[in-house]
Amino acid sequence: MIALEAYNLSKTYRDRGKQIQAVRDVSLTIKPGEVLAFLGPNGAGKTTTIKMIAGLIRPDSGFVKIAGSDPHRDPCALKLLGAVLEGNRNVYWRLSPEENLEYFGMLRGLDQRQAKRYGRSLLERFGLMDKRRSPVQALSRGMQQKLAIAVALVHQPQLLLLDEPTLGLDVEATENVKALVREIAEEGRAILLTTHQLDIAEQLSDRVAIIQAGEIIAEEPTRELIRQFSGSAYTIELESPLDAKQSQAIAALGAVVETEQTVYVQGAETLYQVFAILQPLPILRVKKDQADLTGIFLKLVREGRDA
Ligand SMILES: Nc1ncnc2c1ncn2[C@@H]1O[C@H](COP(=O)(O)OP(=O)(O)OP(=O)(O)O)[C@@H](O)[C@H]1O
Repeated sequence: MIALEAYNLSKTYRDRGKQIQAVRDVSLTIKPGEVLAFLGPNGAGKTTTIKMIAGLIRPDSGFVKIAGSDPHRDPCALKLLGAVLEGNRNVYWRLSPEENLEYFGMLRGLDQRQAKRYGRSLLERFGLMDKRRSPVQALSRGMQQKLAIAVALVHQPQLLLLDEPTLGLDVEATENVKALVREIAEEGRAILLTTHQLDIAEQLSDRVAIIQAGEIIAEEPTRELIRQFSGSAYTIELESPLDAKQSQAIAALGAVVETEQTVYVQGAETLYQVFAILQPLPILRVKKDQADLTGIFLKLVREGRDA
């Protein structure tokens, strides 16, 4: 069963007589085990969309199904969903991690024994056992974030909404949270990840959806998007300098001799012609110029803005 189906969601806010069309006709689906990075500039409509998915804002049109249930009609659908939205406000700061897990587990329909058992296994898995009885406010930011994710998972939801899960974390805590996100997806849960940290989105996501001015402007598997935007340009690095004759012959092919030991080539065909000229010079390495998600995002969003 598809973990998330959101079809043609639209939402217009009315603010002091003005209408703001925050989301227009947005459709998203996520399969079990899949991480979808939902990206967009500030004010693009991400939070509004996520809140409609989480049952917190009613869409003007369109519908949401979480593992087949509509959170706007069937309150049980919310048991299939876990969410860490707007920082880690889904935990009580004065309670301990253990108490938070038990409380939220029971709130989402577990009995006390189950809530304790699942809570404990999450504390062990997330490396929080030492701190299980400390008030949350006394934990580090990274521990609080891990606890927020544990609390969202305690009732074993099929869909996890994660908003900026690594914001403000140091390098080690970021790596910890990234590893957890991967593990959670590997267990078969679907994850909707929003972040402005595009390197994290690139590392974690299977697919990317980009929203701008309320509309989805791109939706592709992450690898495919990067492949499409990666040109066929190569940089050849040589172990020893080119001689003048080789440099001339390479330039005549339209390749660029950047330094005596680096050549920039467009297209695979020219690459092989350059190889022939270079022989018998030893080649240190050949790098294919790779696009990254940050560059792709900026290009698409700028094009969308100028359109
Ligand atoms: N309660 C509200 N009343 C009126 N307008 C709103 C309300 N909430 C959001 N908006 C407007 O709707 C649009 C989309 O906002 P939204 O918060 O969904 O964007 P976002 O992509 O989450 O932005 P960010 O990355 O800055 O968090 C913006 O123009 C915003 O000003």
